[in-house]
Amino acid sequence: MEMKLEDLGYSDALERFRIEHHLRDFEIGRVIAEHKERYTVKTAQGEYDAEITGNMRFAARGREDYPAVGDWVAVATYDPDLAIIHAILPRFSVLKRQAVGQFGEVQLIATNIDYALIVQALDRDFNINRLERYLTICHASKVEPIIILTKADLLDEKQIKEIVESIKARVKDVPVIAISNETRRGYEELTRLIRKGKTYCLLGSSGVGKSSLLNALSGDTVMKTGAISQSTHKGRHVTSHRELIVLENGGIVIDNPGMREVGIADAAGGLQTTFDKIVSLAKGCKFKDCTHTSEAGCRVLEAVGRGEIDKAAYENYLKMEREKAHFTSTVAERRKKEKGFGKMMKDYKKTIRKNNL
Ligand SMILES: Nc1nc2c(ncn2[C@@H]2O[C@H](COP(=O)(O)OP(=O)(O)OP(=O)(O)O)[C@@H](O)[C@H]2O)c(=O)[nH]1
Ligand SMILES: [Zn+2]
Repeated sequence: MEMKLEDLGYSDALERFRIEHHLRDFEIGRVIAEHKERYTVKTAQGEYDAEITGNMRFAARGREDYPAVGDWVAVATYDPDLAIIHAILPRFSVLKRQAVGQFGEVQLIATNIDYALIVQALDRDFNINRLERYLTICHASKVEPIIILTKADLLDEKQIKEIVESIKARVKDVPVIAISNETRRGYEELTRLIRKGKTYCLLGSSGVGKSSLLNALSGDTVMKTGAISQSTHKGRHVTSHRELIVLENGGIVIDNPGMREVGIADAAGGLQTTFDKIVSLAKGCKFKDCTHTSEAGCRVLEAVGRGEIDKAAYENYLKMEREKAHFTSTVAERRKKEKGFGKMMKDYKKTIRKNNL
């Protein structure tokens, strides 16, 4: 089935960029899946198995110079379903996190995302601290969060209300929707928030009901990437799940692997939005370098004491600040090391030249 790039979220701004940067000879596509430096790219013509050019690989200085799910790329296509990625078009948002177990390494979750659907299950998975971490990532990435609480059918209305209220008390200005994939409770409220041409990304641990939600939402989808190519592109992609779907109302949803651990990448500003109140109070602390843990004249501690700031939110804030500080220092250290290595190479080459080796 043929579809327009606009249906996948392509914009006039991107098209202008393509023309200005002499990418007219290339086709444009969107990266819908990634498996170890191989990408699935969807264009107006179909789906392609893609790799980047050698030049791109050579010039890449870090993870962010490689394509990620959600990217718009300029590709040259080859029959029947192979493509080479020549350029990544500018990203308007980048959802990223610290890679699990590798401090200082950033992992891209997805790019060009408008809204993140943060999914937690009301029964076992539910955890407000983790929720705040996801929110921090969203705020730092300029992605609008929407909180979705699944499995509402397993609780009674009173319990659901309590949880929703407790979240709303700590998180301002973010929609919180309790749904059930069994009874479809809350679906109407949710679909009302989904807009044509906007890209949504599902975030949440394994088992919270992301696939069930996606399946239900896509009941009458315009396009199912997993199901598309089978007749012509036999066996090329083994798509065990749908990676990008366009909903009936025009919203674009990208599924993402479960995020077991949520780390904070360079979330400068992210913490601030989530913990607005703490941050603005902190400005009034007696000491400039107040750690808000034991100091006299600490406005934050005072507010916690008065019960104005939730104790758990306060502790979560301190924990994330510590993590951020650690992350920033490991990145700084690595940069220093790289610089040192660069200088060593220069000196080495100089010596070789001088001695005509
Ligand atoms: N009772 C109830 N069960 C649900 C609901 N949503 C999903 N489940 C069940 O929860 C289990 C996990 O659901 P999935 O949709 O596979 O969860 P997921 O988030 O996609 O998990 P991963 O694919 O591992 O990331 C399945 O057994 C579902 O049937 C719900 O709203 N209510
Ligand atoms: Zn303080």
